[in-house]
Amino acid sequence: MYPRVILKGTMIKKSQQKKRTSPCNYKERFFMLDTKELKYSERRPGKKPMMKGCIELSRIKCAEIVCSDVPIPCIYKYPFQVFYDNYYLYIFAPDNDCRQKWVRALKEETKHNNLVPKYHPNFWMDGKWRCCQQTEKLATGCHVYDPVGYASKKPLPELPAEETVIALQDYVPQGDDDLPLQKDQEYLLIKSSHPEWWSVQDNLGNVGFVPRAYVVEKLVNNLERFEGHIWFCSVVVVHFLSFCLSLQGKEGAFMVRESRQRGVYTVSVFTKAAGSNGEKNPRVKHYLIRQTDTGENTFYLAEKYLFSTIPELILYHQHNAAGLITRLRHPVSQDGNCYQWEVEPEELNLGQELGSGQFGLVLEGRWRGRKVAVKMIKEECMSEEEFKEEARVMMKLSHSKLVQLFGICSQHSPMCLLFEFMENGCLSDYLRTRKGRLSPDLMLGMCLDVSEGMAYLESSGFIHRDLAARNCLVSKNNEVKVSDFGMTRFVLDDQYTSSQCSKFPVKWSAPEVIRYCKFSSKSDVWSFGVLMWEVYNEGRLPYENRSNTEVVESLNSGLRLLKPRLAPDAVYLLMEWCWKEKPDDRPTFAQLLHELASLYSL
Ligand SMILES: Nc1ncnc2c1ncn2[C@@H]1O[C@H](COP(=O)(O)OP(=O)(O)OP(=O)(O)O)[C@@H](O)[C@H]1O
Ligand SMILES: [Zn+2]
Repeated sequence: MYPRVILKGTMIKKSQQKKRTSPCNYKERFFMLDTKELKYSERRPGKKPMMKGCIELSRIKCAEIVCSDVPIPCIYKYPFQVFYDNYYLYIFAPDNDCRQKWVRALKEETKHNNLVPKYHPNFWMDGKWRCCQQTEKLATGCHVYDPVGYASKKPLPELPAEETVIALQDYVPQGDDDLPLQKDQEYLLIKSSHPEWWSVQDNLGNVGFVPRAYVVEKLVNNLERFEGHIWFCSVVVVHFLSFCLSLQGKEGAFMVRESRQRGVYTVSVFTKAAGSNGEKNPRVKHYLIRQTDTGENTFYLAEKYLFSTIPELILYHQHNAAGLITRLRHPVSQDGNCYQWEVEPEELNLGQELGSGQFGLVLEGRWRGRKVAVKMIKEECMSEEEFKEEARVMMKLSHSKLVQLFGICSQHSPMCLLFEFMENGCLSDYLRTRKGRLSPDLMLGMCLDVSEGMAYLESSGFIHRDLAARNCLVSKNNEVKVSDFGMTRFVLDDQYTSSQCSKFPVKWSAPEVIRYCKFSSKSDVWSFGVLMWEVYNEGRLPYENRSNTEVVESLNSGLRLLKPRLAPDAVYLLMEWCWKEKPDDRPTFAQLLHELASLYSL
């Protein structure tokens, strides 16, 4: 019986290095697969094709795509491998579909052969397997070979290499060419040449600009390779770290991270050195730690100063720029350094007044291309040293339903705190000015937003201590976010801090807070009940005409705020649950979030 032709087409074949020293080359060949053999020939214009090779299918032990991170040195970028006898044949297809077609057909025709249980997914190159570093060409593979599973099911390397970034937080477009970001979503990085604005693509194909500080390159989930070195970051903290590296503002602040590809490391360093246009240009530069193919000392950065280990390389560059924009001056550690986000005063432009609170004036400002709210801390209003200490913790808190603290500027007086700008001001005013125009759905949505932010604080073990509608802010797209968390601890005014005094928020406080200042997430839950009451009363003050003393008395006798006219029964039940005398009888924010979400979807 004659063999039946299954596939044919032009692809590129890599020469099989018979000797280690012979240079490899890539040649265009016409391939043909039939039911008996895989053949390839050279096609020359005007001449008869010349047969260059023929592999009987019965000799094939594995056919699979090659996943590689090295640049492909020929015009066809989609490699696959055919392992037969003791030879590895590398073939490069012009596109992924073509590659899939060939691999699938080869697997189908060889599935009853004596196949390898394991194969090498990467190239054999320069005397070793790039996947497992084994130096024996015929060493057993490092990946299970699946002779029936189609390679298309495996994650495919996209070529040319595509960078994926992850959103650190939501971003609402500020202009027409911006792209909205959703926290934790992945985006394709299109352009990263601008220090502040990167161009990314969402999964629907929309492309737009986003602030560089809002995204971070996606990294593989790996162990801390250089554990013990403060400059090395695991993926768990890297989102946050990359964010603060760009905010830290210290010349030469740096960290080392493992990239998406395992074993590939990047040094990120902050600099203010003049850019190519001669202007001072604060930015983060990323350098790949490269490796030579041979020799003992293999790691290098910008120029070829070679080291046998990455720690040695870092140590060297801590003292020598040697091709880098600056030497690596300040390691950004996971728990210290980087949380002191000092903002340079000259980077901050102040604008109009937004309002004032217990710590002083709040102004609109611009910082690094974004609008911010700047709290100017009145002297003697805040225990600044304690606050700076705590700012470390507060900066770590990052959630789309929390008003983000970006940094502090403490070098001059008054000290300034930079917060995410919230276009629609504080929630209590927002409710009051929209009286009669808020639908029950909107109100429930507000409670849901706050419960989300609070569930995050609760899970982080952080107590707000002053949750109320006046301490929530509303974004441009009407999202409610929790603000001022934990701040009351730094207030120096006794009138605020003692529950006996006029400014203490008694009407939002749980009985155990009023009696013995016992704050907990459960006392926050009590306050949240009052906040829900405020929302459903469109910003009315609770116990409007009663003094603090009267409120305490009525609470003690078991009385509670009445059901707001606009509140559904189910919502008022939740409020009453929040106002249980015993903290343990109250729900958690996680429960409240769940309950509110189930009402929302009804
Ligand atoms: N991030 C922000 N974005 C926009 N406006 C803000 C922001 N933070 C505060 N404001 C405005 O400034 C006002 C004062 O804010 P601040 O948080 O200092 O005081 P407060 O919370 O209203 O009162 P208190 O500090 O006494 O609790 C707010 O009512 C709001 O209008
Ligand atoms: Zn391998």
